[in-house]
Amino acid sequence: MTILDQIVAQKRIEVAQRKTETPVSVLEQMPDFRRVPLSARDAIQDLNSTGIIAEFKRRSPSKGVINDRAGVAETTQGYVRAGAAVLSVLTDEPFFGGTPADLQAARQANPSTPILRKDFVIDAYQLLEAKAWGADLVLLIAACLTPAEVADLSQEAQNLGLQVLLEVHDEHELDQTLTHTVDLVGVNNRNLKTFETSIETSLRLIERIPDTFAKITESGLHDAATMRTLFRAGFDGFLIGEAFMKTSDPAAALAELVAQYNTTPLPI
Ligand SMILES: O=P(O)(O)OC[C@@H](O)[C@@H](O)c1c[nH]c2ccccc12
Repeated sequence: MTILDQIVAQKRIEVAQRKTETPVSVLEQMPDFRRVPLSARDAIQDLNSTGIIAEFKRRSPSKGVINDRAGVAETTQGYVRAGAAVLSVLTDEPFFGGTPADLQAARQANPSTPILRKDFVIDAYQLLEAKAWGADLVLLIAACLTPAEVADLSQEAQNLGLQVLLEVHDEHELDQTLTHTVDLVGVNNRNLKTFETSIETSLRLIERIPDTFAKITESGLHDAATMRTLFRAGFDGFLIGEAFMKTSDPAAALAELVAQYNTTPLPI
């Protein structure tokens, strides 16, 4: 059983429980349910954007505890001040130490920045939660969904006004699951079996992503030269968590990376 299988098995139990605790009618009455979501895609493709999706992540299965001291409101506001185009907030508790309250706090603290609900979405109920908690977009991970599930969930998200970031790890996932109801395609550089990251994955898959989607490279990114290489290859955005969160001042780490990026020339 891979770690992803374990996470998904746990998630099914969690979602079943949440559904009984909080009926859909309660989610629909939460104030943010009626909020008009912001466009992450526009924020990333804006010419003046850094393209950075800055992630709030306390821990992960691969790294253990990354940061158990940072506050979510302060950190995400710092990210935005330092140039983050979009925020990503983990809401999975068992494996990543995130909570729904983290997402809600990030929303309150950052009214005009798009926020990704970072979780393992396997059920349309979680899209309603995302909307009620103030998210603007959701992640769908091809590795844990069938093509039909990706199609259904992304259509449902679109009906709610939420954008979708579809995460893929290889050609097969991309070819099987990409559908027009997705807005952004993320290539995860992390091999979910070995946890190793390699930007070769992004450089290989970019060719196959049509230009109608915003293109995001995810995981293991920490230096401006690599980001320039990926930008040159066609990526619009960069999803970065650990490189910021492992420092004592995540926002300062983001500001430093942006400063380096702006003075790093494009590779030939
Ligand atoms: O912390 P990193 O290596 O910068 O990676 C961020 C993000 O890509 C990673 O957290 C991630 C990518 N896909 C996921 C799916 C679930 C949870 C986490 C993730």
